[in-house]
Amino acid sequence: MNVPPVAPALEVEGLVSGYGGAMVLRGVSLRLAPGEIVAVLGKNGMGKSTLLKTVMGFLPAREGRVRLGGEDVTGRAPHLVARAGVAHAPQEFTIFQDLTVAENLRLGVSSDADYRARLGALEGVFPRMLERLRQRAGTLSGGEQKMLLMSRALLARPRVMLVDEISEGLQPTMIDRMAEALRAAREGHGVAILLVEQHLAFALSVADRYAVLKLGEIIEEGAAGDPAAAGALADHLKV
Ligand SMILES: Nc1ncnc2c1ncn2[C@@H]1O[C@H](COP(=O)(O)OP(=O)(O)OP(=O)(O)O)[C@@H](O)[C@H]1O
Repeated sequence: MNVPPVAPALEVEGLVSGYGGAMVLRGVSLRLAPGEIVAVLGKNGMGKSTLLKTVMGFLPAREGRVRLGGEDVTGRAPHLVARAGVAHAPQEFTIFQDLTVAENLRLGVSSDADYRARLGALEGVFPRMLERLRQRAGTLSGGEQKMLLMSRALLARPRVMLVDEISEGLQPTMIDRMAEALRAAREGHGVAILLVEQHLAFALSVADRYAVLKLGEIIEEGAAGDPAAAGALADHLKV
């Protein structure tokens, strides 16, 4: 019996986008299988955040396609891409400072019933969030705000997570927690994760594969576990 091939959780094909007259992505193609973690690496300004913003629909694709589980979502507004199963943990905090931790978390989930049912899953990864549910988000430390951002993305139970520089500015112990949270999300419900990172060791410890973005093009791809990867990548990422 022929088993039908599983559609990629996320497929980006020939994506071109930019700001005004400035072209930033020049034909980027990537595929993530369900449950796969891919790290997009590159120096500052190479287009990593632009890639995530274009996938999410914050920036229009001038050429190319974005598909989720085989469904074409190119050109959809960000809230519709989110509804189709994509959670974005952006570089800029999008935490509502005047709302409580619980209210911020609730925003990631479509119903109260789902919210209550899923909250307990944070116990294993970010128990501190459960202790601070009534606290105003604006009073959390920078690291805790990142935990909240990740917790909200996890509670959404997305098919695909877009995670932008989550390790930036975090203490090493907190970076380890983030790595555990990402692995737990993949193992728990098979989310595919596109991780944009400058922290090479963190990215390679979490990802299955890596892709190097340089001047809006993917110039190299490989297996994150390849012992030669770290050395070769360090050269690409040197400033
Ligand atoms: N809102 C914007 N308007 C105009 N140009 C922008 C805007 N945002 C980013 N750019 C430019 O697009 C290019 C790619 O930026 P992008 O943020 O995608 O890079 P990056 O690889 O994520 O780097 P970083 O890690 O510094 O965020 C840069 O030259 C940047 O100056």
